[in-house]
Amino acid sequence: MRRFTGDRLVVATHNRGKLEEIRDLLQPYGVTTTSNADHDLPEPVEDGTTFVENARIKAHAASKATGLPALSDDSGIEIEALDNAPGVHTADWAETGNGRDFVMAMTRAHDELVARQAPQPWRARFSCTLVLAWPDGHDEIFPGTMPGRIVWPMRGDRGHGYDPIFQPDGYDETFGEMDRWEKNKISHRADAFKKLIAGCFD
Ligand SMILES: O=c1nc[nH]c2c1ncn2[C@H]1C[C@H](O)[C@@H](COP(=O)(O)OP(=O)(O)OP(=O)(O)O)O1
Ligand SMILES: [Mg+2]
Repeated sequence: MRRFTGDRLVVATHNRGKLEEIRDLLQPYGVTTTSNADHDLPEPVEDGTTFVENARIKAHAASKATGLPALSDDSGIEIEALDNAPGVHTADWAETGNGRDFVMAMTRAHDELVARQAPQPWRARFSCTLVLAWPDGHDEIFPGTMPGRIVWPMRGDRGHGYDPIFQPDGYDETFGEMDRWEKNKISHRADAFKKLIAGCFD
């Protein structure tokens, strides 16, 4: 596995919530991070069929464009009773044509569970795949996951995306109710980060 030896890293995301979490998670390692916004990078088309494929598309696009190593995150929520939807389409469910509306997306998830008469608890998991890519085309891949359940109504105004309807196993709070440090200890992203750090930073 290739180690990260530089001191500059592009965080290849357009999602502010993710960017803040990733910066907190990288904070102990003394890396200077920039993001897609700082480099004025367009959002690449995510036409892969898996989290790994989409994460590789994003990391390689940013690394090639900047000449720097780049770290991407492709993530989503998989709801068992919906045949693991929305999965790689998690962001698409929020798309309005004019920005993203996560209340709409969470309402859709709830409405589909009710329409299917899915018995509670509504089992689900958040997944995250991190890809660290270098300009020469090399990359390293790190998967992470957090199991839990979908709750309704939405709870909490912290976090981002689908956080208000996801209650991780072993906790009474949703991700939307947790403070950022608590979420960053246990999330799917934190799980993938442990592997990234062990493989490439420690
Ligand atoms: O911790 C999370 N808490 C709540 N929701 C989350 C989380 N992690 C991912 N999600 C949801 C929202 C996001 O829209 C979608 C991932 O889609 P995904 O394409 O990976 O991210 P994105 O389009 O928002 O940003 P970008 O591709 O520029 O990194 O899953
Ligand atoms: Mg995306």
